[in-house]
Amino acid sequence: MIEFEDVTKRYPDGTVAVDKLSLRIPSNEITVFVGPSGCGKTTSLRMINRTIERTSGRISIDGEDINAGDPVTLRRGIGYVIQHAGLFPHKTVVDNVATVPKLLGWDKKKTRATAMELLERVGLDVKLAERYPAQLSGGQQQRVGVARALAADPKIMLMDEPFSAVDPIVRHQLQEELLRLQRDIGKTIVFVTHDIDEAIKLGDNVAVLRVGGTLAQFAPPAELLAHPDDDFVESFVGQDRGYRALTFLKPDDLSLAPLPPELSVGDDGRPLGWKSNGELLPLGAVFQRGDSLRATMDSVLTSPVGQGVCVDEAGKAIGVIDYITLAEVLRP
Ligand SMILES: Nc1ncnc2c1ncn2[C@@H]1O[C@H](COP(=O)(O)OP(=O)(O)OP(=O)(O)O)[C@@H](O)[C@H]1O
Repeated sequence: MIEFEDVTKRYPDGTVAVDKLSLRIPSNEITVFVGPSGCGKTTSLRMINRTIERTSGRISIDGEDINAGDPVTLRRGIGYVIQHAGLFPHKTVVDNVATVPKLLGWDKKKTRATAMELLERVGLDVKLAERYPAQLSGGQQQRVGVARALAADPKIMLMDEPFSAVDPIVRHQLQEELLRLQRDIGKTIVFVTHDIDEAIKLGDNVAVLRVGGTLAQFAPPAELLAHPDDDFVESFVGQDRGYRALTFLKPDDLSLAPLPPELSVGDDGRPLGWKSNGELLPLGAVFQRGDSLRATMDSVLTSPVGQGVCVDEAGKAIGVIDYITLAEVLRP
C-alpha cells in the first residue's frame, strides 16, 4: 500500500499544488488520480518516486517512509510511464526496454531475453525491436514505454497521462491492453488522467482531486457514479452518470426469450441478421451472459428490430432480449 498522510507540496514561488492530501493506494490494483487541469495530479504522482519532493506530510510504501532511503534506489523499484513515452531517441526499441536491467547489471543474455518477452507482452511485434523510436507510431511508442517501465519487474508503476497523445481508437486499444496486462501482472498502478471516462474504465479506485490539490472523493468507479460526494464531483463525473453506471451492473439471471423465426442463423449457429420483407437487416451488436447492462442495452439499441441477441462463447445465438424485458431489469 502507498499511503499519503497530510501531504503538502508548495513550490518555491508559493504555489500550493497539493494541500494536506491523505489517501491510501491499495497494492496490486489500479488507482487513478483524476481532476481538472492544475489540480495537482502530476505533482502527487511524482512525489511517490521523489522526482518532486514533498514539502510536508508523509508518504510511505508498505509502511516505510519513502524518505528513509535514497531516491535512486526508490526509483529502481518504481516503473514510470509518461505522455509521448519519453523514449531515448538514439537507442533502439530493445535497448530502450533494457535500460533499467542494464543499470542493474543483469547479464546481456537475460536482459535481451527479458526485453524481447516484454515487447511481446505489451502487444508489439518483435520485428520492431531494432527500430528507433522515431520509426514507430505513437501507440507503438507508448507500448515500448510500458515495456520499459516493466523491465525490472517493479512492484509499482506510475503512469502520467500515458495515452493522451494518441488518437481515440489507439487509446481504446492501449486501455484494453493495460487491463489485460494488469490481469496477469497485478502491479500497484497509479495512473494520472484528466479524462473521467478513462478513470472510470481503468480504475479499481478513483481519486478525484480539485484545484488547490485537495481530495474531493476516493472511491471505486461504480460508487463514484452512483453516489458523488458533492456538486463538484457530480459535475466532474458528468451528466450521463446513470447511464454510465450500467457498465458496472452485471445481471446474473437475465431472462432470455427463445430465438424468434425472424432471426437468421447460420449452420454453425451464429446469428447473421434479421429477416424483413425478403431482406436481411444487419444484426446490431451482440452480447454475452455476464456482460454489463450497458453492453446489453447497446445490443437492444443497435438492433434494427429492438431485440438484442445473446451469444455464447463460441458466438452461437442462444436467446434474445427486448426493450420491455430490459426495462424490467433496469427498474430500480
Ligand atoms: N515547478 C513548479 N513551480 C511552480 N508551480 C508549479 C510547478 N509545477 C506545477 N506547478 C503548479 O502546481 C499546480 C499543480 O500542477 P500539476 O502539474 O501537478 O497539475 P495537474 O493536475 O497534473 O495538471 P494538468 O492536468 O494540467 O497536467 C498548478 O497550479 C501548476 O501551475
